[in-house]
Amino acid sequence: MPPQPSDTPPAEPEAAPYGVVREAGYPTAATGGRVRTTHLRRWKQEGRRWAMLTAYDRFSAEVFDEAGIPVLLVGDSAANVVYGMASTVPVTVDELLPLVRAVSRCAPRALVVADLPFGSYGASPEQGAATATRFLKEGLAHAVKLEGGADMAPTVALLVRLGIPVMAHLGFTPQSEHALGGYRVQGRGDGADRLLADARALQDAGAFAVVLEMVPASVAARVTESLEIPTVGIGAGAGCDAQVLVWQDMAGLGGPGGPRFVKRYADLRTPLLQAARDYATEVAEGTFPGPEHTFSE
Ligand SMILES: Nc1nc(=O)c2c([nH]1)NC[C@@H]1CN(c3ccc(C(=O)N[C@@H](CCC(=O)O)C(=O)O)cc3)CN21
Ligand SMILES: CC(C)C(=O)C(=O)O
Ligand SMILES: [Mg+2]
Repeated sequence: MPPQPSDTPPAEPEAAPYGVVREAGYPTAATGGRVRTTHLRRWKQEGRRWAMLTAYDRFSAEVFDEAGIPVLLVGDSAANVVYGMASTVPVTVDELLPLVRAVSRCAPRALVVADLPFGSYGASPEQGAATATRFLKEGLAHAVKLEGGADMAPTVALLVRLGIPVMAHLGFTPQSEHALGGYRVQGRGDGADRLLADARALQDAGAFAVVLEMVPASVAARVTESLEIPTVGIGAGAGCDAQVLVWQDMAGLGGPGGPRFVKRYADLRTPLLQAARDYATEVAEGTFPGPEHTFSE
C-alpha cells in the first residue's frame, strides 16, 4: 500500500481561519491531497473527532475547505436554505446536481458527499445506482448519502459494488417526515434496538459512515461504540465520532430560532442586513459610487 496521508509524521499544526487548528495527519497538497473515506475510519480508530458542514456553492465550499472541514455535504437541505421550500421532499436531482458540481469544483481537499433527494433512489437499488452515478459523473461528487435503515441495505450494497461510497442517514430522516409524523426524536424506547440493527445492516452493506439525526444521546453513543464506521451526529449528543450542521444554521444566517441542536458560531444575518441597508442608503443619498469606484475617459 502506498504511504497514506496520516502515516506521515505529524505536521506543525497550522492556524486556519475560524479558530480551527488543522490537525496532524490532515491531508494537504504536500501529504497527498484529498480526504478519503479510509481516513474517516482511521480517525475513528484514533479517537479523532471531525466536523462536517453542508455547502451549496463556490464560497461556502472554498471557505469550509480552507477551514479544514474534511467532509462537505451538499444536502437536500438545499430545498430549504437555497430554494426556500418548506421541506426536502420536493427538491429534484436536476436542482441539486449543479450545486454539487459547484462544490466539487471549489473544494480541493474535502470529501464531497451528495445527498440523494427523495424519489431518486427509494424505489429500487437500480434506481439508486442510476441516480448516484449521475451525482458522481455529472456532479463530480466523491460519495452519496441516502436516508433509510435495513431496507436500504441492498441499495447500499449495489452502490458500493459499483464503486460509489455511501453515507447512510438514520434516526429522524426528513424525507420521511410525513411517515414519521413530523420533526421528532427517533430511537427512544423500543426504537433503540431497531436503530442499532439498522446501523449494523448499513455497515454490513458497506456504508462508510452513518448520520444519526435527532436520536437520544445515550442511543447514539451505543450505536457509535457498536460500529466500526464513524457516526455523524446532528441532535445526537457528544458521543458520536463526528458532527454535522447546515452551514447557514452554524453561521446564524437564518437568524434566531430553528432546531434545538443548532449552535450559532456567528450572527451573519445581522451584518449582511446592515450592509444591504447601508448600500441602499448610500445609493439613495448619492454617496455611492464615489470617485474611486468611477472610471474616467
Ligand atoms: N436549515 C436547516 N437545518 C437543518 O438541520 C435541516 C434542514 N434545514 N433541512 C433538512 C433537515 C430538516 N431538519 C430539521 C428541521 C426541523 C427540526 C425541528 O424543528 N426540530 C425541533 C422540534 C423537535 C421536536 O419536536 O422533538 C427542535 O426543537 O429540534 C429538526 C430537524 C434537519 N435538516
Ligand atoms: C442535515 C444533514 C445531515 C442533511 O441531510 C442535509 O443537510 O440535507
Ligand atoms: Mg439531507
